[in-house]
Formats: sequence, C-alpha cells, structure tokens
Amino acid sequence: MEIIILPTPADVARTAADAIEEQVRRGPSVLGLATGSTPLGTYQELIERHRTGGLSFAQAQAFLLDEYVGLPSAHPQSYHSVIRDEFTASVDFAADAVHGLDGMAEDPQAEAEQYEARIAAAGGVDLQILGIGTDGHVGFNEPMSSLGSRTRIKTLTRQTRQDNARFFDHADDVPDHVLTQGLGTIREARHLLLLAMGEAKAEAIAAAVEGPVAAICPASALQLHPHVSVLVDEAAASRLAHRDYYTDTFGRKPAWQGL
Ligand SMILES: O=P(O)(O)OC[C@H]1O[C@](O)(CO)[C@@H](O)[C@@H]1O
Repeated sequence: MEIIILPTPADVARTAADAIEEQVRRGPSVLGLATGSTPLGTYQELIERHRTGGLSFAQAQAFLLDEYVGLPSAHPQSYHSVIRDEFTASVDFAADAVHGLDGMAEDPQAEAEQYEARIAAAGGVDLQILGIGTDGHVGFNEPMSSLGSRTRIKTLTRQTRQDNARFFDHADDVPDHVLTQGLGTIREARHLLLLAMGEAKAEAIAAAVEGPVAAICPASALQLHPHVSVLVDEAAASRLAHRDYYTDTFGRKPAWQGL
C-alpha cells in the first residue's frame, strides 16, 4: 500500500484527479466510480479539466460500486442519479458507457451476477475509486462481510444509515438494503485509489491501513491487493501510528508524484 498524506481535502481531490486523468489519457479505460461525499471534489476537478483542459472520457467506461435497493434509478438519491448529476453528465462519456446496479431488480442475485459478467466483459476495472465508511466499509461491504465476497445484496448497519441520512429528507427514508460489489470483486480492479478526508474517517483509515486484515474492518481487505494508493488529508491521517514512515522521502520527490 502506498499511503499519501496531503495537506487538505482539495489536495486529495487534485491528486486523485491526476491519477484518473493519467489513466484515461493512456487509452480506452474502465473506471470504477464511488458515490458518497468523498469523491465529489475529485469529480469537480475532472469536470473542470474536461471543460478547460480537453480531458475526454469518450473512450472510457464506468462501473458504479453500489446501489440502494428499492430506489428507482430516477430517484434523486439513487446512485444512478447521483453519479450522473455530480459527474458523468458533465463530461463526455458515451451513451451507455456508465453502468450501475438496478436497485429495483426483481431478482437481486441475478442482477448481481449479471453485473459481474458485465464488468468481466468490459475487461475488468483499470482504476477503482473508493471512499470509506466510518465503520470501515468499502462499497457497501459492512463489517463482517466476507473478504472474498462477490456482488450481492447486503443489509446496511444502523451506523451507515445514520451517516447517510443527511442525503435524505427523513432518516427513515434511507433504504435498509443495497446491492454492492463484493470485496473480492473490488480487489480484482487493477489499481485501487482509496480516498478519505476529515477526522471522522481517521479511525477507519488507521484500522484499514495498520490494523490486522479482518472482516471487522472491510477496508483492511485492501492490504491483500498489490496496487493500492491511499490518499488522505491530515485529519484523516491523524490516527496513523507510522506517519513518519509514510512521509519520509529521504530528500527525494514523493513517490506519489506519478501514482
Ligand atoms: O463518502 P462518504 O459519504 O463519507 O461515504 C463513505 C462511503 O460509503 C458509501 O456511501 C457506500 O458506498 C460510498 O459511496 C462512500 O465511499
């Protein structure tokens, strides 16, 4: 794992956007997109680079990590709507290049299996953006998710429903169930970019990076992946015990200048 501690959330957003831009400029790419508040600054940065710097997503495809069960895709808080409104409609993805799970599928298991097949048919994910929940979830893989799990239906924890209540009119409107890529699915992406900002994420980041690989902290499963970049601001890094090791460059330029 490469742990990159940056001064501010804006630096995290810019550095993540650099990695995505580099991937997309390399040629046809498959991106894994997260929703939630964490990647919003990154998406803003990419939209700006599209508008002013000619960055094009016309050759890219994208797969969402997860979706609420029971929300039609037109619901403003469905992740279909969120990613369209916050990112994909403001750049130049081709029609049908952005894929998500159907939260209204009559057979969620069949939907999950078809989604895995669509990812495989696209050649797998080149670069996966990830946020982290305060309980250590990635995607919606809540604590005690199997470290080898595949895309499936999951029940949200009370903590995650509370955390996400801010996006809904009433706390009770947060769905109980979700469809999410599994930890095994996520770990098949070729490069993982885990982003976290703010003190509220500090404990989860410390457990994910320095804790044992254990289902109690699903993000710790990322330690098993060969190419993970963890981009955190100072606040999210504040509980890391080995900060000096991550920041020591011995006078050289930091490794993250070219993720
Ligand atoms: O970025 P937030 O809103 O803090 O949420 C943390 C993570 O939980 C999720 O909402 C669940 O997938 C992600 O979208 C996000 O990365």
